[in-house]
Formats: sequence, structure tokens, C-alpha cells
Amino acid sequence: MTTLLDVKNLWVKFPTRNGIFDAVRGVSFSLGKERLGIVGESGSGKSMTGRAILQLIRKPGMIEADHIALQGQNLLNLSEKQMRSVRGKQISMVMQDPKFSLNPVLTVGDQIVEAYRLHNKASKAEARAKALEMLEAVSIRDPERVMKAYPHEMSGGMGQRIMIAMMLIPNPEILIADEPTSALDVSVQGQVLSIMDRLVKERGMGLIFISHDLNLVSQFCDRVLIMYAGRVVEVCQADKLHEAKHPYTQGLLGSLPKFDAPRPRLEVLNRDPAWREAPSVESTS
Ligand SMILES: Nc1ncnc2c1ncn2[C@@H]1O[C@H](COP(=O)(O)OP(=O)(O)OP(=O)(O)O)[C@@H](O)[C@H]1O
Repeated sequence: MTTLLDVKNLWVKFPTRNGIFDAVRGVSFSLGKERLGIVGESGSGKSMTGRAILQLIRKPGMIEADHIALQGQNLLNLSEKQMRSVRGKQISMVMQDPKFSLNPVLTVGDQIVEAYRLHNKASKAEARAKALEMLEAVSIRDPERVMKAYPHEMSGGMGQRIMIAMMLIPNPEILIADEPTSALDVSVQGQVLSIMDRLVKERGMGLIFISHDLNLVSQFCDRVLIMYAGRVVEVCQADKLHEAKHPYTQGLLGSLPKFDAPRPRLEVLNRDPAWREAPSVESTS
């Protein structure tokens, strides 16, 4: 499999009053043209891992790694200016809530046109035609009308699809989606997922899909990294998640509600302090 991204020994550190807090501790993985899920409970370091790849950790937070290699090029050696061109152009990121990412005072159309012209030499008319095409690609039914609308006039699902359209304009090799569907209801969630799925298949893109939803990730992704306390504790084929070997993953699976076999009480995940330091389990075969 072609490796698009290789992350080796990634640490994200925050100085606090009580010393350095390691939010991400020695995470390593590679990404091909696939859908790679990152799951784990709140605070396990999923978002920080995604943001660190794009060097979007706010100071005084620090990123350290042996390398974060994008097709062989170590991103850690790039200047901020070079990094700006990687962001968006080669790697795009979609966040949970589009309301915070879209500019509220510009129409959707103006924002997409602007994003397109930032990355491509194009006249306004050409950029507009491209914007309409992009909106159609993310299954927006009436793109002419949507172009004239403001972000607050959009539903959550529509806003998220618009964000995905904007992120895809520069044709990135990698899309990092951080809880992209958690604010959406289930039917809209399905639409957004199928759009991302199509893009991975048709464009040969690599997708990092960050989520706390184990069921969703096991159905949608090809492989899954399970994070606990800043580390990857297990790597699994998504469809084999139920055969996971690490007690933390087994605990997470055990604490999911089951609708077909209701239990009087959900299992509580008992965390073993030894999990914080134990080596990660590779169960991809
Ligand atoms: N500026 C900061 N200073 C100190 N600690 C931070 C800072 N930002 C994040 N953290 C800590 O880093 C850890 C990892 O956070 P991260 O957002 O990656 O978790 P997550 O797994 O994505 O959780 P969630 O699912 O809730 O988004 C958390 O314990 C968080 O409190």
C-alpha cells in the first residue's frame, strides 16, 4: 500500500503549573489511501494527534516527533510559510462544528470562491463554476440558492457538507475529519459519511477519521487506532474490532449499549494504571 503519511513517535506537551502534561505520548502510525479511524474516550489525545500533524497546536503547547512525513517529506522541517501551503493544499481538516469554521458575514458562495482562488489562478466566473460543481459533488441539491445563503441559514448537515466541499477544492491527498458527524442526526450523518467514502475511493485520498463512536468507526473505517491516555494501545482492522485483544478496547466495546440484548446495567470500564505504559497491541492480521 502507498504510504501517504508516516508519523513516528509523536508527542504533544503542554506546560502547566504542575509541570509538563503529555497529551500525546509517542504515537506512531502510517496512513495509506484508506479510512483510518482514531477512537478513544474524551481526553485520550485524538484531536491533539490530528492537530499536531498540521502543526495546529497553540503555544505554549509543543510538538515533538522523530518525523511526521508527508510522502517522504518531514513536515517538522518546514517553515510556517511552507506549512501554510501544506494546510489545505495537501492536508485538509474538517472540524466538528462548521459554524465555527465558516465566516458568518460572507455568503457561502463568496467563501467557496475565495477558497478556490486562494489555491488556483482563476477568474471569479471560473471559480464560481467550480464552486457550483463542488457543491454538487457533496450532494447539495440547489447549489445556486445555497451559494447566496449565509452560514446561519444552513442546517448542521448542510454546513458540514459545505465545509467538506471547501476542504476538497485544493484536492488534498489527506483529509483529517475530527468528529465530523457527531453534531448531526443519524440520517444526515449517513449522507456525510457516504460523501467522504466516495472521495476516498474516487480520489484515492487518505482519511483520518477521529471519533469517540466505536460502532460508527468499526462500520465506516478500514483500520482503527485505539487511543488511551495519549498513547495508541491497539491497532485493529475495523471489521475485526470485536476481536480486539487489549483490555481497554474490550472494556470500551463492553460498555456500549446493545439494543438487541438489553442489559439491566451497562458495564463500567475499570481502568488499569498499567495500560498507561503497556506497549501497543497490533492485531491487524
Ligand atoms: N492547552 C492545553 N493545556 C493543557 N492541556 C490541554 C490543552 N489542550 C488540550 N489539553 C489536554 O490534552 C488532552 C488531549 O486532548 P484531546 O482534545 O486530544 O482529547 P480527545 O481525545 O480529542 O477528546 P475529545 O473526544 O473530548 O475531543 C486532554 O486531557 C486535554 O485536557
